[in-house]
Amino acid sequence: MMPEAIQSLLATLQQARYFEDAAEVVLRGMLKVVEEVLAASPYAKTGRLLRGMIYLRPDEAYRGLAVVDLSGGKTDNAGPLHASATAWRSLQEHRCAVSIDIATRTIQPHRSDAAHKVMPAPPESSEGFNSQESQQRFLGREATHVCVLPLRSWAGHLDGMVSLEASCPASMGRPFIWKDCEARLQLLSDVSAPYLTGLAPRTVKPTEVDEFLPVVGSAMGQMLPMLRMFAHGDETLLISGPTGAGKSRLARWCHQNSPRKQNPFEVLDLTTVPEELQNAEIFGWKKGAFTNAVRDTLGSVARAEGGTLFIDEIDKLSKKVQASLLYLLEERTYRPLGDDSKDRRANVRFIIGTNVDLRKAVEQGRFREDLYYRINVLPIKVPPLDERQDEIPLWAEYMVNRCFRERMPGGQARLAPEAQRRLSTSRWPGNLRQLDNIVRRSIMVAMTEQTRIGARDVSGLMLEERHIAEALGLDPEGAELSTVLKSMRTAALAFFHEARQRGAMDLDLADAFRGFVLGVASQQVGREEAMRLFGLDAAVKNRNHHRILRRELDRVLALYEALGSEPDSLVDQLKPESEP
Ligand SMILES: Nc1ncnc2c1ncn2[C@@H]1O[C@H](COP(=O)(O)OP(=O)(O)OP(=O)(O)O)[C@@H](O)[C@H]1O
Repeated sequence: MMPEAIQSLLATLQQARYFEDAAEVVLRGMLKVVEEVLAASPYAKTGRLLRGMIYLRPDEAYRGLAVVDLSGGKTDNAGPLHASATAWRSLQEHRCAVSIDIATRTIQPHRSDAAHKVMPAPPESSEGFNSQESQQRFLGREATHVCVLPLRSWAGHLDGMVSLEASCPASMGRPFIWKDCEARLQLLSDVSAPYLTGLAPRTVKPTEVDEFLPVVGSAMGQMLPMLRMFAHGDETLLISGPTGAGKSRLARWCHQNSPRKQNPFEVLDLTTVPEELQNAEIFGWKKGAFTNAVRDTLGSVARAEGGTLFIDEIDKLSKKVQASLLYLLEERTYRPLGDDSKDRRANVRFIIGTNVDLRKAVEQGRFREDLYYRINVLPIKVPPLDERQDEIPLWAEYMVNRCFRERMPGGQARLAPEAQRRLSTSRWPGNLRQLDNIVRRSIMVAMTEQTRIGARDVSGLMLEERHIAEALGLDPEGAELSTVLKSMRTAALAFFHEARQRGAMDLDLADAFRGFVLGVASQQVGREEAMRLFGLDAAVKNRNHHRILRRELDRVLALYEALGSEPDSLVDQLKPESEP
């Protein structure tokens, strides 16, 4: 390829602001190369280029997808433009271009040592293209020949792939032109990879929000076009992300945005199903299948018939049931427990949720590799809330209103600017779930305050920073732990380490904390004020406080003694006045 052509491409890429802009330039360049080669080939009259696609897939999750379609809109009826899972797997394995003959379902890596070796996808393999379903998908969009190239970063990392599709029934089962363009295509892919991977996808504002995706910030906005496309299809979707980030709601959103939306949406949360019941829960059972099986019972697959089944926390699946699920995903058939008749067909779209790194689970031998590849067709990663900073005030506003209206239908709640700032600057390790909890708690705090001061108009509520602060202080997970809680945790940890070192320690010794509080407070503000601060002034008035002090002193002394420390000035603060 002419260096000027590369230079001109680079100059255009430097101007690109978004991934989609850069991808379009690259794809048009690649399609032009293929068109030239096709025109000079024996298939000049019978072959036709259909489209090019770039899938950005760093870290095992889709981040961007761009399409240049030359087929005259024929793809509209052909369903979503999913990539071949087999091709991706092959790229991971060989790190080189791959060509696929759809009719014969063969896939050929263009590596020098594999150059002339045509490999049929092994029948027992879990690779996506292996299935008839994938073949139909490609044929449905007229593709007979596909070339897939790796998108490699400088460090050699596989960041995505370029997929080019052509229609040439005349060359079915015979080598197509891909090998003749491969070197030029790979060069284009390699020089443009840093631009494609470095640019963020364009953020899309949703035309309408709904209860399943009421807030779309820039991170989710970048994923939205892809999500829409994936939602529309039937391929298994894998949604990963930390707990509470909104994976279940997103799964529901995908269902609502799919042609299956009139049919059931079933959720199977595997954390709630003991291992020995997983099979029964998924596939159902016939009466008499086991001791307590008193009637035929549908499993979640049957309940989701025609619709979507969201299986959450997939890593909790036992190895035995992993094998059954793999069979179901590949064959689309299953049998309830105790059913000896024929297999049942499952017309279900599967969405899988996980908050662990399944790749690692595979490496550790906890998760079947073939199942991993089978469910990893359309992987989506939901980022933690702390990485979606721009969404926090929007979510907070949405949750405040939703929660207040549950209690006060038709009411209107607002967040004061300071309250919003406080929420935005807090950390959210528990993600949306934690934010929702804090919002609910803050509303309770604010409504209790309204009642206390006898507010007349309770149909409106302004959440102030103090309400948020109180709710945060009550949060055991601590979006922002109060200093007291932090220090108590530190002290508890020290106590625990001491016990570990000694082998054992009486937990009652921890009761000394009360005495420490009274002791340091007395040191700071004097005993009388300290007693008042902690609500003991009545005891002082009744001259009853000596008993209280004595009890606390004994507890503190017990701890000093257990630790082999000499009493010090803190202990003196607790001694009744008469004692030396
Ligand atoms: N669309 C939404 N509307 C209102 N609240 C939401 C929404 N999405 C998430 N939340 C809040 O976040 C919580 C967690 O959401 P979700 O159950 O979807 O997360 P998850 O990632 O599936 O969590 P886990 O991994 O624990 O199953 C919900 O219970 C709710 O409080």
